[in-house]
Amino acid sequence: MDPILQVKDLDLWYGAHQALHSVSMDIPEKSITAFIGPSGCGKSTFLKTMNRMNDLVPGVKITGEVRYRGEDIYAPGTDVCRLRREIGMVFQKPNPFPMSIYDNIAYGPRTHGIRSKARLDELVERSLRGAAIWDEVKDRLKKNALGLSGGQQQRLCIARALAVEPAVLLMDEPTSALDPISTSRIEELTMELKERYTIVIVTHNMQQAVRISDRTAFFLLGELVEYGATEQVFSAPAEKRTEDYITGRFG
Ligand SMILES: Nc1ncnc2c1ncn2[C@@H]1O[C@H](COP(=O)(O)OP(=O)(O)OP(=O)(O)O)[C@@H](O)[C@H]1O
Repeated sequence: MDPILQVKDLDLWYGAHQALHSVSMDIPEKSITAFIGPSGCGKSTFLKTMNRMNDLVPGVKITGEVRYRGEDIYAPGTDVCRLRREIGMVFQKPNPFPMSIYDNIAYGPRTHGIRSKARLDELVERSLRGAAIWDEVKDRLKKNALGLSGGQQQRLCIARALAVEPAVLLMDEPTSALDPISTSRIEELTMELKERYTIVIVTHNMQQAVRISDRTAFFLLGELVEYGATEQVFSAPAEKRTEDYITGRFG
């Protein structure tokens, strides 16, 4: 099967600072790919190139190629709204909108023109179920989402991302603000989601990468040092720099 995302020779500058150096990577469909590496090595930057979130940063320059289902997403004429609907994102800190649980989920579908209450009800339930939070919130859908716990808020944000029916979910350290129980719920959920979605996750937690990911990419100073099956990267890294990092010798 062709990879769902194919990146070739990607360079990225923030002004004069080059944050990514000739990164190439193929990401297979319906799998979990983890990005690891020390702080500032470019993991989040690289993640955000995949749905053009960096376009929002002034002074960014990007060269190289990112293909989603074979199409160059940086080609002129790309519909960035459609791209971000297909490739959704979940951030480090849960960021629900200050509105009801129901409206948080219905927001995206409404902006895409869905008005029917029955259809929205169905989408809200399906998305909340998909993010393993339905049972906890089904009796309080009209309550403000900010009243949920941090872990619940993060699952709500995952549900919100699922509501527009994406193919890929980019997750930027989605558990780093959560307690261990909420973390393990999100990890379980992520593993369930890969049946239907392609997941790319940035994590500082190497055990998390080992527990949930199929493939791992190790970044250092804006360079992709090693990328392979998670088991191989952690048990028999090909590169000395990977080995030094995973054994805690630096970073
Ligand atoms: N909006 C920005 N403007 C300028 N420089 C930036 C911006 N965002 C990131 N950088 C720089 O780009 C480099 C890569 O940052 P990035 O956030 O991608 O790293 P990271 O590996 O995700 O780090 P962390 O693990 O700490 O989140 C860093 O040197 C950072 O300072």
